Amino acid sequence: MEKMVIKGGRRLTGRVHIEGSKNAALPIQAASLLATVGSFRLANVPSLLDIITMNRLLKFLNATVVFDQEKHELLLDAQKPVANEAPFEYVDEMRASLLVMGPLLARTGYAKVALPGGCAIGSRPIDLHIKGLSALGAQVDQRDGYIVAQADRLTGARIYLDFPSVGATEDLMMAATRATGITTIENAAREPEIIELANFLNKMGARVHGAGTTVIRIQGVNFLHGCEYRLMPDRIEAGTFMIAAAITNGDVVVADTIAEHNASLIAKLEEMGVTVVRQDDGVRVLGTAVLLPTNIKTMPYPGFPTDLQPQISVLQLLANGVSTLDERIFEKRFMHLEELRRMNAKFQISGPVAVLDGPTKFSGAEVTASDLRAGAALVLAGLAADGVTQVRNVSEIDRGYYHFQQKLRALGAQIDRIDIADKFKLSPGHPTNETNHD
Ligand SMILES: CC(=O)N[C@H]1[C@@H](OP(=O)(O)OP(=O)(O)OC[C@H]2O[C@@H](n3ccc(=O)[nH]c3=O)[C@H](O)[C@@H]2O)O[C@H](CO)[C@@H](O)[C@@H]1O
Ligand SMILES: C=C(OP(=O)(O)O)C(=O)O
Repeated sequence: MEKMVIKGGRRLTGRVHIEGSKNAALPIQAASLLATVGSFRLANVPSLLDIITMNRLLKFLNATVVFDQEKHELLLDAQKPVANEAPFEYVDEMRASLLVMGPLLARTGYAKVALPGGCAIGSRPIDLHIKGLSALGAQVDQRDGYIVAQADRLTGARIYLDFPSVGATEDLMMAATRATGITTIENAAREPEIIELANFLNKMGARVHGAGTTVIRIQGVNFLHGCEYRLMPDRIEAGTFMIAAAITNGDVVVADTIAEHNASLIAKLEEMGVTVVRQDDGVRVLGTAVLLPTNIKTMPYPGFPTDLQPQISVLQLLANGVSTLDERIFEKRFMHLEELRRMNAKFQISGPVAVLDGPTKFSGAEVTASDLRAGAALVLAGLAADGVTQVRNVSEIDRGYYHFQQKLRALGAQIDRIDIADKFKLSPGHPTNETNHD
């Protein structure tokens, strides 16, 4: 068990490189199960716990997986017959494991996947996956903690999603690539990760049109093959560092990212008085001494992303006045606020809305990361706090951030990662001889 220890008060300056996108990689890893011919070479794959968790599941399902974490290159091959049952121990750690459902069903006519269960950000039902797969002609049952789907042949259909779910859009898009005839997904999610998956599927020989709009049309094909693909940058990692720069009144170039993917965040940062300069390969973020309050509502893309809500809440708490935060995607995504209370934050929560009372003078405290983005937000609060902040449960942060504390250190933060069992011993992979910024 490790924790991050942050001594606040440092201004972040410099340049930070952004990794490939975790949330684009996961469905693409799952989609590799659809290819009966050829293998895959994926570039710019982030070395993250979630990617490794998905690799473990693919291996269990009989795919060949070689991940060069130094080179960020992932080789996948699913040409051998695949298994089509994913037991609980392979899916319980990560929600996105459910994404193997569509590909396995499309390829083998049967899929049995353990239900990933609820998590720290809300109940996360899967009714839209079930509704969509049923519309494609599958018989879908939920029993003994598993979702079981079978179909002799999937048939193209018109599917309307009651909510533009990212996961359901991805799952159904993958299943429909091998269905007979045409599938249309209406009210589809429009996230950049959806476009990325469609591009990848098309490189595999699929015929997917309209990704990035609310209607996706998929013409089924007889087989899919391997390909080479380079993943897009991670917009949530980029957004987190943009907010970190603003929180510390810093001057940071967030490099190797696509500014348009974070247009909603940039609009909000600018409203708060932060300067964001778009550059060829990313953005430069210049903080301000006087942050203005702002109201934010999370929404499906291109609205403000829920995955940046905990992080932006820290900036809102620093602003001069009252801000509101309206969380419309996940009902339990305010867990970080209760932790921030220990650090002096003042707020009231009423249903999905938090009223944040700034400006906060954060003071260091011992806090716990309830989930991935909550963990990132607590670290960011630590950067702005007086004194020392200790963030526990950092394995949550490892799910989605590669070398988080090393990157923050390189920008000037005073941050360490230590083993809780021995608070004086730094953990392996986190060397003791890094420059001390004191
Ligand atoms: C691996 C990955 O890409 N994860 C992202 C993905 O999660 P994920 O794909 O799980 O999120 P969804 O877009 O599906 O969920 C959005 C909303 O739809 C609801 N819903 C979803 C499916 C369903 O069958 N029924 C239903 O009601 C959920 O409860 C939630 O309220 O999109 C979320 C919303 O941008 C992000 O926070 C996650 O980081
Ligand atoms: C919520 C996230 O991931 P997941 O959907 O895998 O829980 C996230 O990346 O912030």
